[in-house]
Amino acid sequence: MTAQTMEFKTEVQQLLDLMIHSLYSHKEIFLRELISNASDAIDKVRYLSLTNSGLLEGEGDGKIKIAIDKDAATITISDNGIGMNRDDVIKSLGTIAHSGTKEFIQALKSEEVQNNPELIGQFGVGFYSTFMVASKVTVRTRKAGEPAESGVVWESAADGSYTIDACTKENKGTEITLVMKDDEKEFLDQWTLRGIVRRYSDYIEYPIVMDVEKTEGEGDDAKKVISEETLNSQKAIWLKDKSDVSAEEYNEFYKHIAHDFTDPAKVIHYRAEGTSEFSALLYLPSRAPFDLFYKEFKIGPTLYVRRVQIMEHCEDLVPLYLRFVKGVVDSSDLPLNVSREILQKNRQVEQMRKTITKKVLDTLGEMKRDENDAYLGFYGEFGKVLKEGIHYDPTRKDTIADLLLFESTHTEVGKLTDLQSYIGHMPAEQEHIYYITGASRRELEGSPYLEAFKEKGYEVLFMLDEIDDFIVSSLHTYQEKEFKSAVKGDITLDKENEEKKKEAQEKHKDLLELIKNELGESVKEVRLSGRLKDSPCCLVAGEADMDPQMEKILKSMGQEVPSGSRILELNPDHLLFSAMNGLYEKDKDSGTLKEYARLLYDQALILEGSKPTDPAAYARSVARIMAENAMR
Ligand SMILES: Nc1ncnc2c1ncn2[C@@H]1O[C@H](COP(=O)(O)OP(=O)(O)OP(=O)(O)O)[C@@H](O)[C@H]1O
Repeated sequence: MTAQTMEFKTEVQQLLDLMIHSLYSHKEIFLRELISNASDAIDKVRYLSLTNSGLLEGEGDGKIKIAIDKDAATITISDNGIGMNRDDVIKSLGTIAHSGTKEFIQALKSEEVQNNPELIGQFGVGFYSTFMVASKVTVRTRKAGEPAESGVVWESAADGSYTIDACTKENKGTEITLVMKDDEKEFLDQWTLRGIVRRYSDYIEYPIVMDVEKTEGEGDDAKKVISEETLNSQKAIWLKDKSDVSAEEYNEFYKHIAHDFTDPAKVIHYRAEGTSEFSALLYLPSRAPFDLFYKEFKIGPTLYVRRVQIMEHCEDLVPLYLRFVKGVVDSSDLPLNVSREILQKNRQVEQMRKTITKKVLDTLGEMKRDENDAYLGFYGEFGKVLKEGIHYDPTRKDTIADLLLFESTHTEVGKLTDLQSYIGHMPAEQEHIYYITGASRRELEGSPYLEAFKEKGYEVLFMLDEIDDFIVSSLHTYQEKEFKSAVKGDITLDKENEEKKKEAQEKHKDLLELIKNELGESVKEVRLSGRLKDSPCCLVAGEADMDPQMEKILKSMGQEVPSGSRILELNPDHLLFSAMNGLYEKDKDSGTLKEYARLLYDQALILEGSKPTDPAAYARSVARIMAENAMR
């Protein structure tokens, strides 16, 4: 078969152009990327060989080899991993498979990176980074378990296209040859490459070897021999002692396993002893991945059993609400042939999950206490996910509640407080923890629902996440104080006003009934309010009803929500209420009174962020009343 020429997908060519013209000064990371891919490929074949030992083709041990040819100006990196067939090659090397790459292109184009090329190093730039240093790249590969003649050669000079051809390759795996650019020849030196391997890839668990020329013997007997030397220490980083691992090593390892390009926010490295023994090296990322809330999001650390990788994402090891945790867990007890089905029912795994959950939550607690800025950063990215735990993990809801942060009527804009501080600020007579849900602080701050709280100096938490109301219902109490929504139920903050309100309610019973009749099924009750100070009216939900914010969200999602469940509250101290009383006493059947009832209801709708039932009729009424007033 002759070689076939194929075009790169547009975004690949864009990426290649950026790579070729990059002024980045740490171009050596191309080696990190190739070694990382080789190591992933060996992991894959090793895992698949657990159920199909033929795939190893007699080569039990994984190995990555680097070879330098100074005369040809090439560096070749080969591995005995899973390899690729023709379809894999086209899919992996002709298109952008990795989802983060698009973001990366954006970032490369950004002014920040243009002005500061050092930033490129943070990104997992993958296979294409070879074009920063090579004028031509040739990949020879053959998939494990397939015949030698099914090998594939892929070649490109990053000029818009690549060629693909068949070849015979005896050994499974992949061999990548880079023809180095004239001004990148410094990489053709074994000491330079050794240094790069030690810096970025020391932890890789397979030997990274190189043929090294040495002189043996002395004088006339001296002769040159070539021997294979291993360049990396290969020590699984998670099995090392904490004190033997540098921050840089931890970060490099994180980028390797998490396919992330920013350093993690926190490293959790420990060994669990007791009922289940395992080593864990876990990371809290510093940025939320874009797909964190997608169903397809891959959850869980990589599971190893005595250093053999069993599963890349073991979802049984962390609860869903800690799905942001990345890392490695290496068990000493589980059997090597453990399958996904066995894992789900395994008591040891259950125990590991409990230990890991506790460790992560404890670490977050420590971070919150001792590294507040780091915690705020974490919370901004993952707070929403963490909160889910209140609902899904009732046994730990109090621990998770300790980790929650909110803005409140007492915090500056953008600053957060926690429930402990809230309780600490509560005046002795305040019985409950008050909160209000909404889309933004700005929208809530002037809300009539907060008037009485402001007057009393009671703090009200702003709950701005969609799931907050749901979370609060699951939490129900914190340190024995009940949560109460500022927009639900009957709220009278002053006990002595309770009696006064009851009397007034009785006195104005007929007027309230008239308004209720006028509004029909739109409201279930009309009553006097204990929460209003300046505004004339507001709509509240019954104590056991759905939170209005939640109702809005459900409606926007096209779900049917029963209507007519609100209570209209009127401010008995407002001038308008006295005026309506006056009208009522003069003429019980007054048309104006009925019109006012409808206007009040529409105003209450506007105050809660909804539209009047009939905006045109509302506008006409207001305009007419304004005109009448002006002409008087
Ligand atoms: N040595 C190799 N052996 C087998 N497959 C490989 C090898 N190198 C690359 N690949 C395939 O090519 C794909 C693309 O590699 P690339 O390095 O660009 O991205 P990635 O490794 O998926 O992500 P990242 O951007 O994090 O490096 C890999 O996902 C893998 O399927």
